Amino acid sequence: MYGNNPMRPQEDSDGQKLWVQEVFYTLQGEAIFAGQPAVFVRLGGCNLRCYWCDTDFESSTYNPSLDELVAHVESVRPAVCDLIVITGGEPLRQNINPFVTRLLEKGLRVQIETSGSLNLDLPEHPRLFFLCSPKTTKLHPGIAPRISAFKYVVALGETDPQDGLPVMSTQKRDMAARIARPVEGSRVYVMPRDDQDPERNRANMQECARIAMTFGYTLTLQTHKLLGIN
Ligand SMILES: C[S@@+](CC[C@H](N)C(=O)[O-])C[C@H]1O[C@@H](n2cnc3c(N)ncnc32)[C@H](O)[C@@H]1O
Ligand SMILES: Nc1nc2[nH]cc(C(=O)O)c2c(=O)[nH]1
Ligand code: SF4
Ligand SMILES: [Mg+2]
Repeated sequence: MYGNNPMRPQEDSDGQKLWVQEVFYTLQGEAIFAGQPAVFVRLGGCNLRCYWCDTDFESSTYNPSLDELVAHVESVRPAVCDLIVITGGEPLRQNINPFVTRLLEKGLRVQIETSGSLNLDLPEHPRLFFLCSPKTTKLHPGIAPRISAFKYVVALGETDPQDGLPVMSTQKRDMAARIARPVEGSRVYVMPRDDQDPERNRANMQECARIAMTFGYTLTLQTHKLLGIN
């Protein structure tokens, strides 16, 4: 959250109540399901503090029960949409197992946006997808084998010329840190970092395109920002 959020530990709860920042119907803007209608459930709190984080996840007092949250999702989800994206903050910080299980039982697809720094016992299911955007030098060993695809946030001048992936800390500006590399054989997306400056953003976008073409990664933009939607 713009680099000024408390770093909150993983919770040990029964998952029957969750701290939710917002629930909204939109188009998935990034990576594997980009362009697809999706209901986003943004959870509160994060265990990390990326100085360039573009999201508010600390300003909500909404703590719905499981039934209330599922009803809320269904109230904003048209029949044409079967994709639920759970993000945050860091969604694996809370026990989302009962919530994910309910969504899968409804026949929905569930995609989780995670930094890969925490693990959580979640069902093995063909309609459950983990998109990992690494922020730390190591991934949690429990989550690494579950990751469907990797999405690296890239800024010009902050990548390794050998593989085009980040070598600067996400937590402390101007500090070197070799961000965890993808699991062998995984799909890799590169996404330009939004530095809140049109010049720099353009440079990051062009660097992303160069890296994708050099190393065979897939470029993804933050399409929702181009569209001016949430
Ligand atoms: C706000 S995070 C929440 C999920 C999880 N904590 C994570 O980092 O993947 C959602 C996505 O936004 C990306 N993101 C955050 N700030 C960004 C920025 N300034 N520019 C581009 N992507 C950003 C993250 O890398 C992540 O892929
Ligand atoms: N439309 C839209 N797509 C997204 N994909 C990942 C997002 C996130 O913040 O996790 C996000 C988001 O915030 N909005
Ligand atoms: S891990 Fe994700 S939510 Fe947490 S500060 Fe970093 S980008 Fe923001
Ligand atoms: Mg976002």
